[in-house]
Amino acid sequence: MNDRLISAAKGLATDRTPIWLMRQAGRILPEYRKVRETAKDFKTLVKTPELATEVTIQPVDILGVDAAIIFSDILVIPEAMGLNYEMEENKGPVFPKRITSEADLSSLHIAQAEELQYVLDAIRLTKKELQGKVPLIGFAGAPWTIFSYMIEGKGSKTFSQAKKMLYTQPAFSHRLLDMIAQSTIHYLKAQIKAGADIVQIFDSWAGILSPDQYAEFSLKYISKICDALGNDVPKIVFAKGAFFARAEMNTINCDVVGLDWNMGIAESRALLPNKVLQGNLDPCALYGSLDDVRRETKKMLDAFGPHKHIANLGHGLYPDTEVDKVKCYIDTVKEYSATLRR
Ligand SMILES: Cc1c2[nH]c(c1CCC(=O)O)Cc1[nH]c(c(CCC(=O)O)c1C)Cc1[nH]c(c(CCC(=O)O)c1C)Cc1[nH]c(c(C)c1CCC(=O)O)C2
Repeated sequence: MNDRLISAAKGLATDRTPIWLMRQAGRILPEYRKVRETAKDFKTLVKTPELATEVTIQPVDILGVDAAIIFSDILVIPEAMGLNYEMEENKGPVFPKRITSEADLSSLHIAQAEELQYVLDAIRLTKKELQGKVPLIGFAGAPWTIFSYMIEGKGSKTFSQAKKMLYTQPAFSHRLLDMIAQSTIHYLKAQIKAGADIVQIFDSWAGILSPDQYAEFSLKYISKICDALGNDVPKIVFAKGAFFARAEMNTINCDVVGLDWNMGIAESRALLPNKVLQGNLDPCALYGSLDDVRRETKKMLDAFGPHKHIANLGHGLYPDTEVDKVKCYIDTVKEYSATLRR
């Protein structure tokens, strides 16, 4: 039983720093690509519990991470609300229809947990297969990040359509954000009931909002979700680029705050004294030599110190990262963080 992640998330001392990686299940692993080829497409993989379970567990066995994260996507929520998405090969998600009008909004509904039964089944099966070896992380997107995909219909550099909606139609925006938040509460509660040991909320596009907009249109809803989930399992909030919101994040009802590599570690400790911190190596640091990776990893661990830290990257692994560099990062965290405690 390796419960280092859960202990660290609760702020308890551990024998070494726990580590997992955002996007640890995926294209860096040849074993993932093999399973991915047998499934018709990405969505079939996500919707087939046996396959989702297999790729969820791969990084635990192959990389030696201290947690599994359920293989799914944040975009299952808009789909359950009535807005279908497609995952285009080598391009990313695309929504054939997007939300632009009142009529579009009234075509949506608040998702119920049963509409995401395939994720809950994958969680149950993964828990069974893991046999308590490591904890299982459940997850969802933050309402603002989901909203931006539903308005834009695809990824974007600026998300200017989504931001335009906040400026020109704030009431409409709040109605949609509230529907997403309510759907997410049903979904994350059901993930916890199905066996998720800890949950993470991904706000990937936090960094494109101003501080005022972030407080009004994003953090408010994240905070509402955290309150609704209660305290049965620890909660992690990762808001990419939201360096300006760290002081406010210290006050919401979550246990862990994820940092990206733009956020200074000492400064983050000062702004977030109530929280355990997660992160924050630049995924590009893994393009260096093995010696480079060891040096950067030790630098990061020295800055965080031995406690109240969960090692991770500052964003997801890039698909062209070499597996031996990833393993080197993980092994260095395990070894060096243990020596920091002696
Ligand atoms: C914004 C976002 C999405 N999805 C997700 C986010 C938030 C995290 C972040 O900011 O990176 C979250 C996500 N997506 C996926 C996971 C699985 C668990 C894990 O982290 O290993 C998780 C946690 C699988 C996936 N989701 C996707 C893949 C690649 C699809 C493939 O195998 O072909 C995987 C493994 C596709 C996806 N899904 C999404 C995009 C933009 C893309 C295309 C770009 C990319 O490939 O990285 C939306």
